[in-house]
Amino acid sequence: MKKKDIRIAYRKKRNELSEEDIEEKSLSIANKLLELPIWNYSFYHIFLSIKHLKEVNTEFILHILNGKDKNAVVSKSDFKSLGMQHYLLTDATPLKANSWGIPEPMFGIEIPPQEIDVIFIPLLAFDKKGERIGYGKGFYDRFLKECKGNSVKVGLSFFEALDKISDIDVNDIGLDYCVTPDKIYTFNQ
Ligand SMILES: Nc1nc2c(c(=O)[nH]1)N(C=O)[C@@H](CNc1ccc(C(=O)N[C@@H](CCC(=O)O)C(=O)O)cc1)CN2
Ligand SMILES: Nc1ncnc2c1ncn2[C@@H]1O[C@H](COP(=O)(O)OP(=O)(O)OP(=O)(O)O)[C@@H](O)[C@H]1O
Repeated sequence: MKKKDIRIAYRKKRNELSEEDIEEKSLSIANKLLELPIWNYSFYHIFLSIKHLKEVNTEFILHILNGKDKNAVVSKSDFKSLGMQHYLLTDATPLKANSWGIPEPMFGIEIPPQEIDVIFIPLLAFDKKGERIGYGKGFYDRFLKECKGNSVKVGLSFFEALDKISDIDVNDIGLDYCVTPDKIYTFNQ
């Protein structure tokens, strides 16, 4: 299947989930994450969920990061340059939803991408090789390129892997792991 068709199909699939499905599946994903060998690091990048697009609710993961005394890093997106800036999330970080409904830090301590150890990535879909599809603006492809080579890239998905995304291009950066409510996928690329 091609990216464009996959985006349409998976936006629809996700939109059909109820609020209860989302809470339950998001909690299962957070619990499954505890089984990954990723908890000896310091800086964890996390996305803040766009509620009306029914993304994985990352609040459970934020609780885990808090409980483990990890540094949580969140981004501010620039829809002109398609770039993101990253800030430490603390109790004192003021958040405000941008025009796309993404909660963002208003200001804070900036963290360079090279400092980030683990990145939890929002997905619409992924395949058995660990290729991923987002909303199609390339924000994460640009961001992941700036991160250090040994950063750990963890996709979060409500649905299981597709066989193959056929139109992968040179800019696409794959996942190391993907976690669904029922399964952990490990990729070696
Ligand atoms: N929570 C979260 N934050 C994120 C991402 C994400 O996927 N999820 N991004 C990952 O790249 C970046 C933002 N990328 C985005 C790219 C496109 C659209 C978008 O197309 N939105 C809707 C329009 C708004 C609406 O429907 O209300 C759309 O066109 O359908 C949104 C965010 C950075 N931050
Ligand atoms: N590092 C980059 N530099 C320039 N253009 C890029 C880069 N990465 C991706 N792009 C371009 O951005 C566009 C969107 O990429 P793609 O379809 O892979 O988005 P996506 O991975 O679904 O979205 P996202 O990364 O926002 O989740 C493509 O035209 C791609 O070529």
